[in-house]
Amino acid sequence: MAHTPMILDGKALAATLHDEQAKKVQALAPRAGRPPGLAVILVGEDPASRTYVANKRNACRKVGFHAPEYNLKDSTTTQDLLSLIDTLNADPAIDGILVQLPLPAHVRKEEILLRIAPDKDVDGFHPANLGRLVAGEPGLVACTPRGIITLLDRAGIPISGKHAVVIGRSVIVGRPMSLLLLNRDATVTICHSKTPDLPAAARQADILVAALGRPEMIGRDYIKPGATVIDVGISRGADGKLKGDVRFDEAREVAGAITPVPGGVGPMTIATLLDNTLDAYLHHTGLSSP
Ligand SMILES: NC(=O)C1=CN([C@@H]2O[C@H](COP(=O)(O)OP(=O)(O)OC[C@H]3O[C@@H](n4cnc5c(N)ncnc54)[C@H](OP(=O)(O)O)[C@@H]3O)[C@@H](O)[C@H]2O)C=CC1
Ligand SMILES: Nc1nc(=O)c2c([nH]1)NC[C@@H]1CN(c3ccc(C(=O)N[C@@H](CCC(=O)O)C(=O)O)cc3)C=[N+]21
Ligand SMILES: [Mg+2]
Repeated sequence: MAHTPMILDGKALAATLHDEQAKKVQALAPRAGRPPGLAVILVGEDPASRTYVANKRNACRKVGFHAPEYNLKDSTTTQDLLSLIDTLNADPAIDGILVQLPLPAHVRKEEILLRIAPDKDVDGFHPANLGRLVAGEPGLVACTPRGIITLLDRAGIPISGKHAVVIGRSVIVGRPMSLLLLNRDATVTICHSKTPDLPAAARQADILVAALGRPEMIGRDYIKPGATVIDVGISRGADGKLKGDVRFDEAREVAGAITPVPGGVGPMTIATLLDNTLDAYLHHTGLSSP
């Protein structure tokens, strides 16, 4: 008999979260005298980045955010970007600033991310926010890992006391994911390209997070029966189709719960960007959540 895992439907949950966000904006904007504001900066013409930025803008508009978009040419200098960030840092209509990555090679990324006011850093990439996460203190947390925690929580999947294995150690996904799971009392193993026996490490996991960016590398032999499998990977195949890091057809035969690609982690990343912006808005306006 075929085993059927719980499908963790990030697209549906993101739609629910957007409804909740729209209600919050309706309740709060009259009291604040303004809606939440998220500025999105895109440098260059990369088509994937354009799509993501368009998705973010559409989500913002749908829930009633003020969402100015800055589409800058590829030749934009570090200095140009720093001046724009200074302007947005000082703009009282703006609660969050997102600089879409990757930036062109000639732009000094670290300098840019450091310039964003930490209380407007809705990506959670500023060292001040990373430090708060390490310390287990409240702060803005990277959207993808925070969105994954929301997905687990809303699906009723327990974290405390579980063994979580995170494959990938980037500052954007793997590291903050590991820390969030640790802060929720999981036992956490972080794997990367130098991990000698990755399948054996992964098979320990009650919660397996695949964030390595290797299309369909994670198959049946990486998954403990009944485990929750979170597929962060997004790669576009030669056929134009999105591929995750997990072989979905194999994983579904052993996993207890699994995210699809598309429709899993990606939409939760965007919904969480709006939640982070709402958190920053509450902080800036001194209002409390309705
Ligand atoms: N759905 C969403 O919302 C998002 C999806 N993504 C996707 O998630 C994936 C990861 O993104 P990101 O973290 O930025 O990627 P990076 O390339 O920055 O990091 C990849 C990590 O995976 C590790 N890794 C790579 N290959 C292997 C391997 N064969 N075995 C074990 N570990 C390996 C690397 O190890 P090492 O450190 O040793 O090099 C590195 O730590 C990408 O597909 C990206 O497109 C990213 C952000 C958001
Ligand atoms: N400063 C910054 N912050 C980011 O959070 C950031 C970034 N730069 N650069 C790129 C990565 C990637 N990322 C995704 C967001 C949404 C989907 C998403 O919506 N995915 C849909 C499909 C989208 C499609 O069809 O292409 C899904 O998985 O269902 C995917 C990936 C955010 N990132
Ligand atoms: Mg997805």
